[in-house]
Amino acid sequence: MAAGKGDAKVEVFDAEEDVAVALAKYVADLSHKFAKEKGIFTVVLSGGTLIDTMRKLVEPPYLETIDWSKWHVFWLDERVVLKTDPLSNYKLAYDGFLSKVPIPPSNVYPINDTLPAPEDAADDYEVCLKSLVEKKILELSKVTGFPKFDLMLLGMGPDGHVASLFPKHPLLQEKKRWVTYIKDSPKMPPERITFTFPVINSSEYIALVVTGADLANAVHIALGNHQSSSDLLPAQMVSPEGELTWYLDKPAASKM
Ligand SMILES: O=C(O)[C@H](O)[C@@H](O)[C@H](O)[C@H](O)COP(=O)(O)O
Repeated sequence: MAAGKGDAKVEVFDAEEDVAVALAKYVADLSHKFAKEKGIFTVVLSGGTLIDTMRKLVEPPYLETIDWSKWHVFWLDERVVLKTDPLSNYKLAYDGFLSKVPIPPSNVYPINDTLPAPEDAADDYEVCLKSLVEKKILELSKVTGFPKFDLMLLGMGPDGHVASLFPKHPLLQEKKRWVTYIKDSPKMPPERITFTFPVINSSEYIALVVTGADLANAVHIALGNHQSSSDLLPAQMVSPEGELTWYLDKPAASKM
């Protein structure tokens, strides 16, 4: 089923397996489009269940048909831990995805895990993004002046958070930084860095990938019209320049 909510597309699939199949096709199609149009495909990953839902991309036919040499991979949010730590989003993505596809290692941009202070790690990541703008790997949005990624793959928590942007947290209002930090994340671990909403919302394509019955309440709120604009869930603040598509399974959509 496909239904529209404002500018967002909402796709509901019977099971998580069907979401994984559809997501792989969506990502592969965008990879072909951007590789052909500009020779570069900039992709931003989240942590959580997303990496597992991307599992069909590392299987035939996509393993062979995607031009992985064009990919540049970033993180929407990262825990300030070593890359070898089981809590690292880089490690999660490496083990489940990056180690299985031939993306050039120099095109993969993890956080600098030698910087133990979240503020330093956030600054360092922002400097990394700025140097990629100079190298013309990243573009700036002509509308906002913030970096414009081709595709962001977002998960959502049961509280409606996206990236490490949590409900009612002052970081939701950040208007200047590209990358910022949090030391009091309600989801463990507390110290993280995260892209800000101006960067998220400058994207060309965003997929919000949400599966499982434990997320049904948040989906119900996020895709309903139940809240005033001062009380929006982070997931409701996702509103890219380009196209937003929700990928849901039936359990996640069961309260819509
Ligand atoms: O580091 C993190 O905690 C993740 O990047 C986070 O932003 C994730 O995308 C959501 O929490 C959804 O996680 P689930 O898919 O596990 O519900």
